[in-house]
Amino acid sequence: MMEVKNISVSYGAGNIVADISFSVNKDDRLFILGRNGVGKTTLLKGIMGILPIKGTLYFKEQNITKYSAARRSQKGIAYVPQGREIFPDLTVAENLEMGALYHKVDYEKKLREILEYFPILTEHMVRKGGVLSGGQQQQLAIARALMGEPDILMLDEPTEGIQPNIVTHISDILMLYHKEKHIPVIIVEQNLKFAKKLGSKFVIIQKGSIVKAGKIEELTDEISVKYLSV
Ligand SMILES: Nc1ncnc2c1ncn2[C@@H]1O[C@H](COP(=O)(O)OP(=O)(O)OP(=O)(O)O)[C@@H](O)[C@H]1O
Repeated sequence: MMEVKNISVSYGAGNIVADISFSVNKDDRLFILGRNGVGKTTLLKGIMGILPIKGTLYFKEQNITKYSAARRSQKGIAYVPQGREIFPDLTVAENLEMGALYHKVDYEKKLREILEYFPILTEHMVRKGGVLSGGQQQQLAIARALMGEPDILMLDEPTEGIQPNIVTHISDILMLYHKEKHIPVIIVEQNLKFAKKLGSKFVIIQKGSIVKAGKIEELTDEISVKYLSV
């Protein structure tokens, strides 16, 4: 489905992400873990095409390394950035509409379907995105990303600043969507509990490179202490 092959990303001199490789298939929920500043966000931006990459990126059996971010999005890669980046001055409905823009979806049908996963949003459709709570904004950001009917979903720290019961709720929605739609999910996280609940595989990054990878059951306390504790 997606293969990341020897990818490096830099902001100028020196690689921030160096020679990273992994692949995900439709049944995977991959967590990218690592301490602050190791390059997780940089890696996701590279995959999304927001930052230029060295290496090769295959998606749905096609080499998309040279595709722009917009073209990658149209091809089916969805990305929810750190901090959510919803449009605060647009209504919830307008935010969702933006998610469907440039995608070949039946908007009304898709909206109904997505709101079934995120019922809380139905109560707020005419309110501005910026007035929603953090947890509601995160749900809006994910719902907006799903409006384009993506073939893969990438999320950057979706639990950041969100209260635990809403984290559980979001985890349940993501699991349900993943199971029903059979699309892989890639999540950058610091929240280990969330990773262990939702994940099926993990990679740990240190100084821009993968130092550990495996099934989520193999993510032991010993590994967490060694590579993730602060
Ligand atoms: N626009 C930029 N220009 C130069 N350096 C940057 C830029 N953005 C990030 N960096 C640097 O790249 C490194 C990796 O940052 P990145 O945000 O990818 O880490 P991260 O693992 O996602 O961290 P966090 O968990 O804190 O979000 C850091 O040292 C950071 O200072």
